[in-house]
Amino acid sequence: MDGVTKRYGEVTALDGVSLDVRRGEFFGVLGPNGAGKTTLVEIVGGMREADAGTVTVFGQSPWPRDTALLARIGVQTQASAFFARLTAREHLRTVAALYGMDPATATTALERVSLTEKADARVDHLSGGQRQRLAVATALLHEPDLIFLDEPTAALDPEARRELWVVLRSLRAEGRTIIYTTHYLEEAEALCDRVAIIAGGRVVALDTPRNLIRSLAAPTRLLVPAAGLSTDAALALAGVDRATVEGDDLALETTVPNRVLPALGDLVDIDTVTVRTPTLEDAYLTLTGTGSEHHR
Ligand SMILES: Nc1ncnc2c1ncn2[C@@H]1O[C@H](COP(=O)(O)OP(=O)(O)OP(=O)(O)O)[C@@H](O)[C@H]1O
Repeated sequence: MDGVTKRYGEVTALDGVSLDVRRGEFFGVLGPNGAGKTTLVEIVGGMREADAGTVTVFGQSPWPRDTALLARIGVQTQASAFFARLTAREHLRTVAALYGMDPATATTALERVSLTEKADARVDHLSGGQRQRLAVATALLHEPDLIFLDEPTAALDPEARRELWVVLRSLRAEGRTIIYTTHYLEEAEALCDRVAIIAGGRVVALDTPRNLIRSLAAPTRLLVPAAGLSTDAALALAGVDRATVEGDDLALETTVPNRVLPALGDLVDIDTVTVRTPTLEDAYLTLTGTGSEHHR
């Protein structure tokens, strides 16, 4: 997509967004509430028309909607619609029929998202998390090449979330392209090949999770029991930029942990040291908070 802009009245939801998602890529879209993530997914998925800019999906414009293109795309959004009075299996069978698929694919799709035991429960009797998984099953049913998932793990408990990760990784292994929005940064770090961070309708960063973390050069924190080391002794170590007492610990900040750790080992028992490496969360907070101003 190139220069894509979308306004809702006074609100500019997307402000000249350009990005390319590669085939077979697991592409994450992160951003705070109201950043424009859903709008982006809806425009690329052909559910909404952009005001300006161009979007190309498999060489075609997703708008106006094209049935040949729709068959290659699977979408799960926060507003996924169900046939509420049907059971989970009947709902998926109906969707299968719409795509001209074998009804048996409904059973396979239920298995895939670990919902087999709820196959005969009515859709409107499912829990929020189960409905979320059914929405994912609906998006996968027709074996699309490109899958949009809009916060699919939002209502899931930790176990169900991990189970869905396995499903998502298997989709990637099959060579499908996945565009994925999430608020969970550890999830983006664990799953995504590349991540676009959007804030205020603009792309403020786009890279692999590892490069995003690295490019910010956020310090590594080394936590040492405060009883064993004084602040002055810590600051005297080459490579330590800051040392602050945090409860029972002394927290050392450094960008060169490999240099500091051996020297620290001469002063304290190295097994008592906890190493906290920077995460995507650090990168994200910098970019979407005050840090985003630097990118405008
Ligand atoms: N149909 C609409 N009509 C008017 N304004 C809208 C509409 N949809 C979204 N907006 C506004 O556009 C902006 C971007 O919304 P969008 O839903 O794309 O954000 P998001 O990043 O998906 O947010 P969230 O993380 O909360 O789901 C917000 O300010 C929102 O209020």
